Amino acid sequence: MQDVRVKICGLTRAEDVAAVAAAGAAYAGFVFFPKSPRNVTPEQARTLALLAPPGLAKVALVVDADDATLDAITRAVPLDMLQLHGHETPERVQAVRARYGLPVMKAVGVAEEADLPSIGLYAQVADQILIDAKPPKGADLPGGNGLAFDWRLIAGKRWAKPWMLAGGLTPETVAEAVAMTGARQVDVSSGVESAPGLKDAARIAAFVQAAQGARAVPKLRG
Ligand SMILES: O=C(O)c1ccccc1N[C@@H]1O[C@H](COP(=O)(O)O)[C@@H](O)[C@H]1O
Repeated sequence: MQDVRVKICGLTRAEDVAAVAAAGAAYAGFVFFPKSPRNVTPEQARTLALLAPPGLAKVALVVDADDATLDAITRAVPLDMLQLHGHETPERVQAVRARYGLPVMKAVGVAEEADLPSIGLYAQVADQILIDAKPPKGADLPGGNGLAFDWRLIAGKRWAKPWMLAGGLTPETVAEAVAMTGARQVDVSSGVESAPGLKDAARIAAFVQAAQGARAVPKLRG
């Protein structure tokens, strides 16, 4: 069985890219959202993306970004994927895929069973789905809040597209999350930081090691 693939999101410094590459992560995420402590400009992201070794996929995370914003990001930064983390409709997902010719990962927030049909809906139009915790009411950020959801909600579930598990994962919890959900890909931001927006190389290494050592044993639902 293949290793669990890891995305480390919210890199802001050259040493973060080096730590992510050294740890063996598959994806490096850059956040383009001014309210986030991990926000980077297209120019900063370009500098960081150019440091990524071959095989480390560069992902741009945006929140309800318009075409002008996406044009500026995609022009400046060599990218492998776009992550839409706002209220983008299925039609907007399709339009972004067509305009930029990049794979699109759509984030879907989950807090209860009633949120699950959205995953199937977006799986029809996006290349990948990011299953994240729904942000608390009134939160400044639609993600990156270090909040987990009840993993039992998606245990043993299957969707038509590859998906990633996110939301409050840490080096200490990721193995259990993988075992419970059957995730083959995981994404983390807060859980590998020493302070908001400040990535910690030791926690990144520990996270990737714990995720790659984990084995999916999805619980069967009766
Ligand atoms: O990380 C951010 O600042 C962020 C801002 C706006 C939207 C999404 C954001 N992060 C994404 O959320 C998941 C979960 O984060 P966490 O591990 O719970 O902190 C993260 O992996 C990013 O893809």
